Amino acid sequence: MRMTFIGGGNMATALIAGLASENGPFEELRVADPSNDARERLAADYGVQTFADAAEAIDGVDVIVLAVKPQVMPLVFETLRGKVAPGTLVISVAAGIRAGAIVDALGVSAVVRAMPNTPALLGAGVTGLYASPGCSDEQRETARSLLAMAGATVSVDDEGLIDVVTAVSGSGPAYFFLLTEALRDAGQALGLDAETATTLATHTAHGAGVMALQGGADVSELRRRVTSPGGTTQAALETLGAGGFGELVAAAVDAATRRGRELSGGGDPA
Ligand SMILES: NC(=O)C1=CN([C@@H]2O[C@H](COP(=O)(O)OP(=O)(O)OC[C@H]3O[C@@H](n4cnc5c(N)ncnc54)[C@H](OP(=O)(O)O)[C@@H]3O)[C@@H](O)[C@H]2O)C=CC1
Ligand SMILES: O=C(O)[C@@H]1CCC=N1
Repeated sequence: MRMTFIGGGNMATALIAGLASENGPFEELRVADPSNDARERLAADYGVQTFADAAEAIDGVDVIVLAVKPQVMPLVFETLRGKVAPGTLVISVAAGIRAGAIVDALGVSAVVRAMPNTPALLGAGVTGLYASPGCSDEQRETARSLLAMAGATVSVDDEGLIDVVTAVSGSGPAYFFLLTEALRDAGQALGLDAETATTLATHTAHGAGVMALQGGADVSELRRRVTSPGGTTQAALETLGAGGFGELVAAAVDAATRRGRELSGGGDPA
């Protein structure tokens, strides 16, 4: 299989790292990016072929992954218009760019929207997938199996739900990093040195994540098991609850979902 990434930034690098570590089914893995530094880094770290010109990079490929910022997508459409073979599978990881817009701009019928996240860099990502009606079962499976090389996958049948996936898991690592930062800073404010506070906060985040996946119980039960009646955790959780923690997370995810919809020009997908 020949595959080209358009854009070689954070998300493309995370996916390429996951794909490269899995000995994927690639005859050729190419990346187009205008930045010389990005091209040199990707070629040196992952042995991919790099191109400054996106149109040149897609010649003869089976799969194109669009991995530029949503705001840059119109320029990419302009560059690639009329140059994509109609049978090409196009996978877009961009927040808020509708499958129908890609079908119209590139003249292809098979578009999969994939919303991965940066833990893909370590093979620990999770990707939500939506396949446009023009995708064959084989193309859906190709997209799913490619993204599965970077972690878990889930599929949604309603394109509008990709904005919710984006808000929960695409942006989600940032929420956990923010909580880890806050925990570290709180420990430091109460007297721990920076290194100790960082070790405690980051290993706690890691341990909680591993338990959430492998702890043999759902996260609510795992939380209850930490919370001794009348103990320290209860005191902390009551403070978080009184501050509206659950409502605040819900409002944050709602804001991210709405931003995804705004990026697509608003409204529901056609
Ligand atoms: N970061 C994340 O956690 C996630 C991001 N996404 C999605 O991935 C996409 C990329 O995001 P991210 O990787 O963070 O962004 P980055 O800015 O890190 O990467 C985008 C890359 O595209 C390059 N680029 C700009 N113009 C072009 C062009 N015309 N042709 C080819 N490449 C170009 C940029 O170069 P330069 O910097 O020189 O402009 C940059 O290297 C977005 O659409 C985002 O919604 C999805 C899930 C998670
Ligand atoms: O912040 C963003 O818009 C992108 C999409 C999901 C994660 N990063």
